[in-house]
Amino acid sequence: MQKSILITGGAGFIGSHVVRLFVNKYPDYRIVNLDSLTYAGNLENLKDIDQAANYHFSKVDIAHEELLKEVFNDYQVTEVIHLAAESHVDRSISDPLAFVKTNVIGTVNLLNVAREFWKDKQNHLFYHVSTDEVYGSLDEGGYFTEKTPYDPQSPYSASKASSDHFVRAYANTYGLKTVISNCSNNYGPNQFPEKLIPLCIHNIKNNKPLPVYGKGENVRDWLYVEDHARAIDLIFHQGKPGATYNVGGFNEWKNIDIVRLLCKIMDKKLGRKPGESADLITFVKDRAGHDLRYAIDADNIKNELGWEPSLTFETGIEKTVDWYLNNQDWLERVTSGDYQKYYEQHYG
Ligand SMILES: Cc1cn([C@H]2C[C@H](O)[C@@H](COP(=O)(O)OP(=O)(O)O[C@H]3O[C@H](CO)[C@@H](O)[C@H](O)[C@H]3O)O2)c(=O)[nH]c1=O
Repeated sequence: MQKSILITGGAGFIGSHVVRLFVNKYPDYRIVNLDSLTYAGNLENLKDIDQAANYHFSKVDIAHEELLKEVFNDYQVTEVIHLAAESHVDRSISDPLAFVKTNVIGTVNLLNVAREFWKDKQNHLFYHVSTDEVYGSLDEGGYFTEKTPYDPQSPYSASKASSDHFVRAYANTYGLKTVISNCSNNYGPNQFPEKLIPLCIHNIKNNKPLPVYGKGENVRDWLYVEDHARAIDLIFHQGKPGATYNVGGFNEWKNIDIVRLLCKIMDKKLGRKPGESADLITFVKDRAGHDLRYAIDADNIKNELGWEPSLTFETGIEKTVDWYLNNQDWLERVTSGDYQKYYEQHYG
């Protein structure tokens, strides 16, 4: 075994794509997926690779330091790719403490265990996968670069900014080798349908209202999740110790335009009259403190590591819609909340 990599949050949306890529691409690495399987974590996302010889799963909450120590010991962990997080901004508004517990305390626990376990700290890497939301909100002009000062606006982004700061503090104070990436909005298969794109696909299919916050003028930069996983692979292997990399799609959309595009694609796929699904669009009360615009300058990772998105948005969004339409049972299960039962039957 060359490396024994602990990937936290590996049963979640982005995490599962990272786990799959590493398990398939690096048969000589031991990949340990550590996930507490909250509502958004789902081992079904990994059923195509869960029999692989280099794949292991451990159901542990990163807030539980003692159990983390056992995992480090059992698997002799040599690197961490840390993705486990509470990730939904709306949930952070109604329950900020849950975000502090997982995103801040969980990250610090993980850092503590890593720093105690790794005697020669420069031989190991702690990679924190973070978000562009730490930079705050832009108006019409400009981009977030790696030098943009942090200015988090929601409890979610404050918790992620805090975890980024802890990672840097551990590099500075204890000599831990670290790297951080901050990525824009991801879309693709296996995203929990509380997030805009899968929520809309699900609701269009079921003729339910499409809730657009405020006037739908807020702008997000969208990246296909497998392109993000490729960026993580590159940063993990070739990123400079101590560096930060911004990852984005150079693909800005107003929310209302994304929702209209999804309606158009779905009208065609479902054999509806043009414009039929758009009747479901419903403008609702705005999210509290709603950030207006996120836009990532991803030139640095392009110039330094040669990474660029491989899919156009047109291709990625078609693939995404097709995946959800072909996986209605997955959508039904995760939205009806009976995933726990399914998990126990299939994996328990
Ligand atoms: C769920 C929902 C969202 N929205 C709006 C709010 C946002 O402006 C936009 C996208 O919302 P969300 O899908 O919740 O994603 P957003 O708040 O941008 O945050 C995402 O992107 C971030 C990266 O920028 C990640 O760090 C977060 O974990 C991820 O959740 O759509 C609506 O208008 N209606 C909705 O029902």
